[in-house]
Amino acid sequence: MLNFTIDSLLSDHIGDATNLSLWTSAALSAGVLAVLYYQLAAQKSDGFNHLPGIPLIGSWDFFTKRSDFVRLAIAANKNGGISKFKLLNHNVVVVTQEQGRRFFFGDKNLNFQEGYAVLWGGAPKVEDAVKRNQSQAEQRSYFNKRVISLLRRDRLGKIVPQLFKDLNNRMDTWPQSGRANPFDNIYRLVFQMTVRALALKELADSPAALEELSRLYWGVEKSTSATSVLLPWFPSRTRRNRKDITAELYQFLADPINKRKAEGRIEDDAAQFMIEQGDSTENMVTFVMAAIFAGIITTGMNICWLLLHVNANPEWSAKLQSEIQALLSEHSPDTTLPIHVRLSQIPIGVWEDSTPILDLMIQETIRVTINIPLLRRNVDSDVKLDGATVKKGDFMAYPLEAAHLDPENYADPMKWNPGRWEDPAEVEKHKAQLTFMGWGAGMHPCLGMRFAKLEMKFIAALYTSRFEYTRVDKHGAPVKGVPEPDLNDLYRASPKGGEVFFEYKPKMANGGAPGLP
Ligand code: HEM
Repeated sequence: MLNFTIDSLLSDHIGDATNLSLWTSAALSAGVLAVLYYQLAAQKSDGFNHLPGIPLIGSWDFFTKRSDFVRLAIAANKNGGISKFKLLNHNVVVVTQEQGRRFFFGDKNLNFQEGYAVLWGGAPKVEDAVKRNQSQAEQRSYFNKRVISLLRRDRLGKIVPQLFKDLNNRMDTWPQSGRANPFDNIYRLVFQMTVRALALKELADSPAALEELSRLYWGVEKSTSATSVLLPWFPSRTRRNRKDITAELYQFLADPINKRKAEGRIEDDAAQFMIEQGDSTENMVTFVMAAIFAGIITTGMNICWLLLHVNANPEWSAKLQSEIQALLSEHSPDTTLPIHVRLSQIPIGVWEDSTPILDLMIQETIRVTINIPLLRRNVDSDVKLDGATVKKGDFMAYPLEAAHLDPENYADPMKWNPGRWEDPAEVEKHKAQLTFMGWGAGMHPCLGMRFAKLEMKFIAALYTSRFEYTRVDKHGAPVKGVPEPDLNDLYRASPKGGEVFFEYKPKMANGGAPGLP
């Protein structure tokens, strides 16, 4: 089950730290017996279901195969109790049952940012580029304040036409027909929308700048390894790469901000809003880096999966098309206009409140896709939970799949069935029992939900209006049904068993060329 070896821990250091590797191996051998003894003793008395791990190192699979690993906890906790495992010197407690999840989402002493900073690590950290005096809590509060202001309905309403224009222009750059991987080209659409809404016009307007930003951004993610996250002080090659690329990313964002400030130029975008609030360049760069991280991954993966599922379900595909047609007839009946212009004339309030089919689809897609373990750290004092003690300093994880994919909560849980959300009583039940937490719950509900839903609705509406498509493999052979998402792939939840492509061609909506500018 566990595929850990000491080599895998040190693999990204070999070559630049051989002496350290020898030293570490010796230390490991010396500590093994003592730790084994400690673990066996602890298993009997501390009330936790202990998950497998290697003495001293812990359960490295939490980093390399996160979903497979936490499924061990879901199985172990099925008949009660909570699980625990070690990662180096950290304890991680995994709750999966109702009492545990109520505590996880509701307790104000569980720290959100510390959980992610230590146990996730893929997001770029400004501290890798410049020295900062702000505490993590201050950074978080600044970030949340700005997100809330920037994603208000009135602000977003103003940029709807630009968002549709961006989407349409980008789709115009694709070959008229062909085969494309949605986890690549649809992600790029989300990337651009995020930069448009939460960053700088200078970048959102320039395809070359967006490409570069995306390269740097994914570069940080690629230069993240378990060791660089858990042993940040360790001078590995991965760690150096990560620092270098974060510094490049920092400068790439800081330059246009500083230039605009120096010129006194005024633009109509998120950066301008922050400049007017008197924000430092350092704070603004921190914000943009975090916004891209929060903004693209979940939205990107969900819209890709939504388009896959819709395509495999003709009944829902037809419902979606009639919803869009009804909106167009009511709010933008002039069929001579290009489709993206017509869609952009639908008022934002209608997109938000009167698109029931899209809402059902989004909810169901999130249920089957957003199943990562959420993270916290207990920073206050020891807490008794389900017969065990979560100590001050312990980390906690709650795997969303424990609720979202449990057949006791959802009949036939792997089946994508938006219809299961049609009954308002069902929706209320899941809310009350915290069995749907795709947008978070309790102390940390998602602050980007409004924007994320709009992004997914806009992409779904424009893509399905402009293109006919089918699901194929990389050779062009039809793909039957929809594969399961690989939940170990935290950044894309890409399809299990190989990539799925869309074979697409233009749809002649409106009786005219749909891509007309
Ligand atoms: C489909 C898209 C999205 C989904 C499914 C989603 C889901 C979630 C979930 C489950 C949480 C709770 C995490 C936890 O409790 O550990 C969360 C929190 C959050 N999300 Fe989203 N999210 C999405 C898009 C976005 C976007 C576009 C933004 C804006 C940039 C955003 C900003 C945030 C923030 C700031 C928080 C943390 C709030 C806090 O610190 O209290 N999200 N999101």
